[in-house]
Amino acid sequence: MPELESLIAGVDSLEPMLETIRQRMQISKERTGSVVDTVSKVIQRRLEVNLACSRLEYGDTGRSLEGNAVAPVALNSHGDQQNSATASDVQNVATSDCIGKQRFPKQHQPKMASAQRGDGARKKNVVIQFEQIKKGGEDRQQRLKKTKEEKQVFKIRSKGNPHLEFGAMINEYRKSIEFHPLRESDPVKDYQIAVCIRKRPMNKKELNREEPDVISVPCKDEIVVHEPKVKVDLTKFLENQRFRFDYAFDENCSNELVYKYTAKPLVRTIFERGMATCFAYGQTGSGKTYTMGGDFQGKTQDYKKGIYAMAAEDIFKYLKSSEYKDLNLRVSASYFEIYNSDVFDLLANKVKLRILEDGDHQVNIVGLTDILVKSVDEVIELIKLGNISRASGKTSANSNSSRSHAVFQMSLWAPDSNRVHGTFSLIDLAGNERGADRTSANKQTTLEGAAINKSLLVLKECIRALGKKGSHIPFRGSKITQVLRDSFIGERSKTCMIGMISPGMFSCEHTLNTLRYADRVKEHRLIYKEQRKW
Ligand SMILES: Nc1ncnc2c1ncn2[C@@H]1O[C@H](COP(=O)(O)OP(=O)(O)OP(=O)(O)O)[C@@H](O)[C@H]1O
Repeated sequence: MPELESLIAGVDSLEPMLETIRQRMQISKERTGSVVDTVSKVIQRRLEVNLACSRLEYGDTGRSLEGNAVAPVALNSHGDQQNSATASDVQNVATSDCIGKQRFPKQHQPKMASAQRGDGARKKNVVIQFEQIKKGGEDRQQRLKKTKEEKQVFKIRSKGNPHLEFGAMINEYRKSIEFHPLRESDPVKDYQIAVCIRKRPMNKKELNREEPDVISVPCKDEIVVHEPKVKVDLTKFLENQRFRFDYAFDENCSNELVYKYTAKPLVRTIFERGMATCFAYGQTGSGKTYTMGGDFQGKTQDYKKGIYAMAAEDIFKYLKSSEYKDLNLRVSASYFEIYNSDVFDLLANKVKLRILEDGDHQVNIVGLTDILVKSVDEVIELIKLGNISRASGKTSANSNSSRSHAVFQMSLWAPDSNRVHGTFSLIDLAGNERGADRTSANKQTTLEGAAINKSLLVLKECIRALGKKGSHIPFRGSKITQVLRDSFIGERSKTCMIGMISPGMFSCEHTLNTLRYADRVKEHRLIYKEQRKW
């Protein structure tokens, strides 16, 4: 029978198409086996129905592929037969055209005259129908994808998300700023007390939360904080506060550049019988350890790129220089941590140490490990050792890098003498937000916060006193200032404070605290505070 042959040929021609679909869907043959079978079944059934329709048109007593009378079938979406019908139903279906309407768009509905056009035309019809199904699937997928994207955008816009609005306001403000950031070629000034600010780049968390970057660094010594605010009538506005410091480092500055303008100028001080101190101050996660210890390559820290190692490198360079070679100085290094009012030796398994003052009012840390070093690599090994020790306490209640002050000291010793020629102290301070936290119900963290707060306040007063010659230095107020007493006295003492700030909107309050603290250390005045409406 020609109809039957064309029907079989039609079904056969579907095989390569099914294979194409399988490949496009990129699913295994095994998994798609049942799907393919179902699709074949659907098409086969439709062919049977078409055949039945055309026979009815021409009065043929058609047979199914199995030789039975063809009955129209209602198929569920999986191609399963839901019910079978009688011959009279066939007539109804054929005349009402309901199958065609349900399954195919009008232009591809099976035509009653197809039998007249011969096998080729019918085969073509099947192919068209199949391609239509295929195209329908692809279209549906495209539509779903588009809807999903639209939903996402809508979600962000409809959140009433103040970030986006503030972000736009900040961008608008930035358009009015002329940026002249710090360059390598800018001169390095000589300060007794230098106060600098470093802005770190936005981190993944801040970017994921779509926090706007609220810090601008317009030039080499200024920082602008765009503080988002909302009035009682819900009007949003920015309070732009402009601060001035000795240097302002933006997010593109490397550790090398920061070092060049902050700690490097202090190295010479210790060869001139002075005391040099460099503090990293700021909120937890603002980049203190990154700046002092070195940047991270994945989880490992590149110590060579930290201020500790860069200072050590310069110390060894000066030792060999013609200017200081004849002094025959030796270098030693120590590394300790101050937590609450206790001192722990990071080079001796965190053993607890005592602080005593001798008859000459010299403050000593009794039993502190001080190791002679001959190269930068040896210094780096000690830093690594100390950091392992520091990190090992993280899980216990008593210590965590952001709750303690870490002090790395390199001292120069005159030959055959136990008197210090000069000391360079590099300090990674505890996170300043820990001192401001009044919400903790835990007694331990409350005490911790109080100790941090007190030590940071006393430190600020000591540095201020160093700047005002002859004024009282309240170094007994905290352990850290007690230990660093010699850094605050004497004509030859030099200090540098690097305030680290996080740029995200949610850190704005802590950032302002850091900037105000740094501003008080060395009173460069706040340049202006202005409000801008949106
Ligand atoms: N300038 C920077 N450039 C790139 N990444 C930075 C920068 N500063 C900090 N980071 C990254 O930010 C994260 C937090 O930095 P870091 O650990 O130095 O903060 P911290 O202030 O020392 O915090 P804590 O008080 O907990 O020790 C790190 O993953 C660090 O790599």
